Amino acid sequence: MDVLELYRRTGALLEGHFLLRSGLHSPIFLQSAALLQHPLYAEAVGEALGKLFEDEKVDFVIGPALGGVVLSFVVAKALGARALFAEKDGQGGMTLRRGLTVNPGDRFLAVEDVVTTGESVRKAIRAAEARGGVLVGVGAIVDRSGGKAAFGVPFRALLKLEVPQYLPEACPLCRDGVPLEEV
Ligand SMILES: O=P(O)(O)OC[C@H]1O[C@H](OP(=O)(O)OP(=O)(O)O)[C@H](O)[C@@H]1O
Ligand SMILES: O=C(O)c1cc(=O)[nH]c(=O)[nH]1
Ligand SMILES: [Mg+2]
Repeated sequence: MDVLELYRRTGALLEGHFLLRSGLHSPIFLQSAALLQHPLYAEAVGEALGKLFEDEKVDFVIGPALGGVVLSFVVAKALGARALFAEKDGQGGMTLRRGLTVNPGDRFLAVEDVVTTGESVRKAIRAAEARGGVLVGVGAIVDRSGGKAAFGVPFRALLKLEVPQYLPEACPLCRDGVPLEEV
C-alpha cells in the first residue's frame, strides 16, 4: 500500500509551517482525518496495519482520541478485536471513559495515526496498562520519529517518513518569518 500517495490523494499531506503536538515545528503535516474520512481508505489502512500484528492474538486495540478513534476501529475490525480509545483527562494524561473497560491480562495493541515523539500514544498505553492491560505492540500509519520512538514492544508503521522538525528556537521557517499554522 502506497500510504504517502493516499495522504496526497486525499489532500492530507500539508506543506507550510506547522506547530506539532510536541511543540516542535515542521514544514510537513499529515492531516490523517482527511484520509480516514474515506471509509474505504480507512478500512484498507486498518487491514494493512492489522496484518502487521496478525500473530499477536490481541483482545483489544486502543488509540488516543481523536486521531486514534477511527484507526482503532478499523484495525480492531481487521483483527477481530474490540476497539477502544483513550481521551484527554484534563491533567495532561489520558483515560478510558464511556464504559470502555479492560479485563486484567487483556492483550492489547496501541495504534496511532502519526507518531512524532510517541508521547500521545504512550498516554493511551498508560491508560490501558493502569487497568491491567498487557501491551503487545504499537502500530502507526506513519512513523515520523526518525527512529527515536520506542515502546519496549514491536513498533511497526506502514510508512516511515524522514521529515524535518525543529525546536522553535532553531526553526529556519520562523527565522524567515513564515507564519506558523496550528492545524
Ligand atoms: O507523537 P506525538 O509527538 O505525540 O505527536 C503525534 C500526535 O499528534 C496528533 O494528535 P493531536 O494531539 O494533534 O490530536 P488529535 O489526535 O486529537 O488530532 C497525532 O494524531 C498524534 O496523536
Ligand atoms: O506531531 C504532530 O503533532 C503531528 C504531526 C503530523 O504530521 N500529523 C499530526 O496529526 N500530528
Ligand atoms: Mg492524535
